[in-house]
Order: sequence, then structure tokens, then C-alpha cells
Amino acid sequence: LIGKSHSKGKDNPVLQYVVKNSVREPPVMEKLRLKTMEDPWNIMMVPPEQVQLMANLIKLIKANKTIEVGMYTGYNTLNMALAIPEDGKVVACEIKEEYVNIGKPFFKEAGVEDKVDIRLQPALKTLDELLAAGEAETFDFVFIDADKTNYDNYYERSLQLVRKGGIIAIDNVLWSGRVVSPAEDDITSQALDTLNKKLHKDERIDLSMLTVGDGLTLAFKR
Ligand SMILES: C[S@@+](CC[C@H](N)C(=O)[O-])C[C@H]1O[C@@H](n2cnc3c(N)ncnc32)[C@H](O)[C@@H]1O
Repeated sequence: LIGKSHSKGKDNPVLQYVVKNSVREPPVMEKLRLKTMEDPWNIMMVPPEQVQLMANLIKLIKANKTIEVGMYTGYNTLNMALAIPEDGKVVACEIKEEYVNIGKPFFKEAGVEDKVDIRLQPALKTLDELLAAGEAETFDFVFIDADKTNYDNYYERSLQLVRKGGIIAIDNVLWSGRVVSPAEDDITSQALDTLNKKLHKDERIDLSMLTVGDGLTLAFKR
């Protein structure tokens, strides 16, 4: 697995060629990415080559309402906010205020702050609140990228929240390759492997598992 262009794949000439010859990053996103690179946990950030794919999918399906499960500094939240129409919405789930505060000024600079609805609490609570508020089947695109052991819960909620033809994108599904034979005490790899195998048989979706970044599954709701 090549990995992300700013971490494991930093010195991979083929990946760097891909980035150099295909990434079209808006200046405000470049600023947020560089700011995020100052954070010691920048390895968590979704790479530009991946956010651009998700922006293209969002435009392709004419997504209006989206959800980010695990926002970190908001690089993909900003990406989605820029890809949706003026009246669109991104519900951004995060538990750490320090991360949210890094992203906020860039949402403002991009003029998309009104599209971003930040929920500073556990993502599962937010997804359950959206369902309780009658928002089932009103979302077009969900990106799952928070605590891995909760992924199955996020996936099941997302399937209820997304409309037919909507997309659930699930990040880190290859977990640096560790899903291939998870160690006995590695509950994260085990959880991801179990979810991958469940999705393979799940008749509620069509799917593609991509080797971009740390592995990205696209689940298209039937
Ligand atoms: C891999 S990072 C997300 C990267 C982000 N999607 C991006 O665009 O760069 C995972 C984030 O999920 C957050 N997180 C962890 N557990 C969470 C939970 N239960 N609810 C909401 N966010 C959570 C972490 O604080 C972290 O910022």
C-alpha cells in the first residue's frame, strides 16, 4: 500500500507524480493543509489526492447534504463544503475542540462557514440525533473517519441517513495492510476486517474498495 502523499507515500515517486499532475487544490484548502501539517497528528489528515476524488463524487451525484464522521482540522469538511451548492450542508462530527478551532478560520475565509454545522460531541450521538429529528434518507454523502471500533455503528446509522443512490465513503479500511492478518490483540484491525467482510456480502449496497490513501471503501446505497 503506497499510503498518503504527506506521510507514508511522501517519498514515493509515482504517488508524487499523481499529486503533481492531478491535484487541483483551492488556495484556501492548501492553507488549511499546511496549517494542519504543523500539528503532530497530521498523519490523520485525509490526503489531497483522496479529498479531490470525494469532491468529484459529491459533484457527480449532486450531493447537497453531507456528513463528516471525524473532522480533525476539517480538511475534508472544507473540501465537501466547497463541493456542495450554496444551500448545502455539512454536518461535521468531532470531539476535540482544539482541532475544530484550527479549521474554523479557514471555513470563514472560504465563505462556507454557514454551510458547516459542527457538532462537538461523540459522532454516534450526533447520528442518532439526526435520525431522531426525522432526517433519515435525506443525506447524499457520508465520510466515516473517526474511531475505528465504532465504524460498524457509524455505517449502520449512515445507511439509514443516506438516500437511495447516496454514497458512504469509509476511510482506513486497509489500516496499513494490517487487516490482511490482524494480530490477536489488535482490535482495530479486527474491527475493520470484520466490517470489510460484512460489506462484501451486504445486499443493501454496491461497493468498491480502493487502495487510495490508507484504503477507501465506497458503498453506494441501493
Ligand atoms: C482520522 S481523523 C479525521 C481526519 C479528517 N476526516 C480530515 O479530513 O482530515 C479522526 C478524528 O476523529 C475524531 N474522533 C475520535 N473519536 C470520535 C468520536 N467518538 N466522535 C467524533 N469524533 C471522534 C478524532 O478526534 C480525530 O480528530
